[in-house]
Amino acid sequence: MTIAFSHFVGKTTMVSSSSSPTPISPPTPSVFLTQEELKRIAAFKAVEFVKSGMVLGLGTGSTAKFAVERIGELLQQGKLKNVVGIPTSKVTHEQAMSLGIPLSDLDSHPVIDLAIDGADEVDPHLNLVKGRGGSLLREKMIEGACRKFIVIVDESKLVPYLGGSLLAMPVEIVPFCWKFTTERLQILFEDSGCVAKLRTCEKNDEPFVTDNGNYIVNLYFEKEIGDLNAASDSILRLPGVVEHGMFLNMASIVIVAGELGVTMKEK
Ligand SMILES: O=C[C@H](O)[C@H](O)[C@H](O)COP(=O)(O)O
Repeated sequence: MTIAFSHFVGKTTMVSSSSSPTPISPPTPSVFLTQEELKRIAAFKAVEFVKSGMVLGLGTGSTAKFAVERIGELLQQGKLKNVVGIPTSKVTHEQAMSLGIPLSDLDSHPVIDLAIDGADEVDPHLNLVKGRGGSLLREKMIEGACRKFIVIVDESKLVPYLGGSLLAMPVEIVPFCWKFTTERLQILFEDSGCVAKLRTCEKNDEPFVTDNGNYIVNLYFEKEIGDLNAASDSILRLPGVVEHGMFLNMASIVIVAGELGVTMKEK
């Protein structure tokens, strides 16, 4: 059984075996699935788009890891051949290496056929918040260089507007004078009731350091941000900012796994 998510603006497709691009089928959703199972279902469905010979962007996080695992499995079974993975983080690099997925980088493969990754928030226009795991910079570079970007989420990630989960919107900044940059970010969005906080590690309260040696500032919004492109431009204009976690107009397809089915929204 499948359901349509009224959340999305535009075309939403029910997923069934007949709409699959390849004969590989994920487990069939039913009630009482855990969030982990939903993530796995969305990931399996996305991997059906992978074909032999592709250059693949390999995402980061608890959902993307299922896609990487599946790609590794299909390679080992000989059902996929000659794929090259471009990992979006050191963690994914390690996972892919352990699965024997051949790896490369953007310098050698500046055009990527397909990237698959999770997201922290998905709005009705398929804009995303990403980077709550701290990997936003490499993800944006790699996913910005791909022909097709498939986002995989469980239904808890759907929000009416970006920032709507009231959880963090990450911004990667250089460590130099981080307090100054954090304050500038908060002031930038004071009309939206923004609170900006440096991300720290739970175990020792030290600043969280990204794969690129930078810090992350978490932005929390009380009200809707408004014009997302204007917000993006203003953040990126601040000296000290490296990148932010809004992925605007980048997703080609969003696959959502919910208790009652899987839906696929295409741009
Ligand atoms: O930095 C982390 C990435 O952007 C993740 O893809 C994102 O946080 C979603 O992760 P998860 O699938 O674990 O919720």
